[in-house]
Amino acid sequence: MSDTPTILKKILARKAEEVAERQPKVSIADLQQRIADQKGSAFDPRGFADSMAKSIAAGRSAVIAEAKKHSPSKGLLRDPFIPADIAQSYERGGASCLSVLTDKDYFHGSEDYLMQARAACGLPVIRKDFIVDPYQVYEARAIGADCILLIAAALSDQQMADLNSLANELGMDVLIEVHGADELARTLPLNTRLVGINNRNLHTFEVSLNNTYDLLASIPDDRIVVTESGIHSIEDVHAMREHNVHAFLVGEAFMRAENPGQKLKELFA
Ligand SMILES: O=P(O)(O)OC[C@@H](O)[C@@H](O)c1c[nH]c2ccccc12
Repeated sequence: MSDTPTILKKILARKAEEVAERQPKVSIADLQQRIADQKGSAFDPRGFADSMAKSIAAGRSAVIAEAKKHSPSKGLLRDPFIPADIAQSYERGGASCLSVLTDKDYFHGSEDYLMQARAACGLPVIRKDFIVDPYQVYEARAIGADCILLIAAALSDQQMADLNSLANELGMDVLIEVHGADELARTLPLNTRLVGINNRNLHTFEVSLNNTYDLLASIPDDRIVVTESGIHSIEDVHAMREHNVHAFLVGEAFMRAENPGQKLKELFA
């Protein structure tokens, strides 16, 4: 990576500070205790990858529907933003899973949003954040996340391997996100069931659906390829299906619609 201060680098610098600020208030031991206390309750993992696989096996698209109030590239996306209502709307609309942004500074998200959304429905939920430290993985499980996002562009091979193992130990699935061929090659040895191809470059914000088509051929058939970002129309969905891509992560198109679940039904009918 060069020294240009891209948006991703700014976010990651802030993330390291954030984790350092949190740990003295709530320690990893505290989080572990909370996770242990919650065993056998509604917080137990809901099976994120299983839910995706089940939809696809039934001949449907597996949609991860995202609750995102604001983004650094698009600004405010939804106001008022009511996570419980959004989650129920998505569930009625046929989503396989939810994604909830928990990053505060750049996406105006929160851990409470994730807890509210998950409590309001029966869908598995991914914690959408910039995870760089084991602390955040414990935190994800403590708030009820069923899956975490790991972004290859943000992590070394060793970090990815360690964070992936920790998530699995805690009963969570992992969505590994890649943008280019080199990142893909680094992540495939981890053997995660879900591989996300982000159509948005996190350094420049440029979006191209071709990114998914370009990387597709290098991914073994036993993985579920999730195309992420920039899906806005029925045509986009059809084009992906023609390329044999059946799993989607969609935020903005749903967030801008008055009824997000209805919009999901329209795009994926
Ligand atoms: O709103 P869109 O273009 O439908 O994109 C959703 C999702 O892919 C996007 O929010 C995302 C993909 N990877 C991320 C990493 C961090 C934050 C956000 C993201």
